[in-house]
Amino acid sequence: MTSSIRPLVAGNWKMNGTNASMPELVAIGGAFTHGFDVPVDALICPPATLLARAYDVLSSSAVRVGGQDCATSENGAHTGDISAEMLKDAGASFVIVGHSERRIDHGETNEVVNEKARAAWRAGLVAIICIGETQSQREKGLTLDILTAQIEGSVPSGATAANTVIAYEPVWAIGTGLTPTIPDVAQAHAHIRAELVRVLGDGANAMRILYGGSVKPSNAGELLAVANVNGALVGGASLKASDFLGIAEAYRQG
Ligand SMILES: O=C[C@H](O)COP(=O)(O)O
Repeated sequence: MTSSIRPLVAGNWKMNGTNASMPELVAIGGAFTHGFDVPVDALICPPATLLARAYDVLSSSAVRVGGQDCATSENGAHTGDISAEMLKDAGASFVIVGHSERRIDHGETNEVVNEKARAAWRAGLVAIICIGETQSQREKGLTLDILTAQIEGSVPSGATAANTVIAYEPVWAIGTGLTPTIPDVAQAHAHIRAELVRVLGDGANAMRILYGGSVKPSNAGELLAVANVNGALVGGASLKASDFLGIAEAYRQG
């Protein structure tokens, strides 16, 4: 893990977590405050109901909090939606946009994801833009084409290493315990890097590209050591402090 890009280990709690989950956040924040000497940035994206409370718990630590989605508008008559500005107000520094569960469950297109990324920037949040192929797309040999199309469609011009993180999540690897082979991860991440540079310019060489999909402490070491993998977007294993910290341990040096 010799990349000069500081890695980011991000937890996405999805539709999980209640007030009873707060001890896990206390444990994560406590570890980063007291002796968890690993050169990695850490982020937890709890459900919106817990965001302000998570911020209260974690704001004195190095751990940041983020949203899992945002609306495109700043405010207004959009029942049930939460704007990027509201996430920022609750303490968020990041927001995930275009997660495959949003694309599938809510029909979000590349165009919508692109608009949400720009909404995130408008509020001063870093956008974590998710891309990744489905099982059937992979079986048809379309993985790299899909990644190119998602980059061209979902990543706005103006994306920089400071305002954007890309998360590569093969849809079939999410929550299944399945992961791509290491050569497949390397190929996908190298392709994403090359396409980001083609579309955005050389500055994209510094952009973080996270891997997501069934990351756990036992496989983090080999997945996160792959070239152009600059951290992880972790679902299930981020719900337990010990697992989340176990994944971040992959970056321990010496
Ligand atoms: O956002 C996180 C990803 O969808 C990965 O989820 P997972 O770690 O439960 O497979």
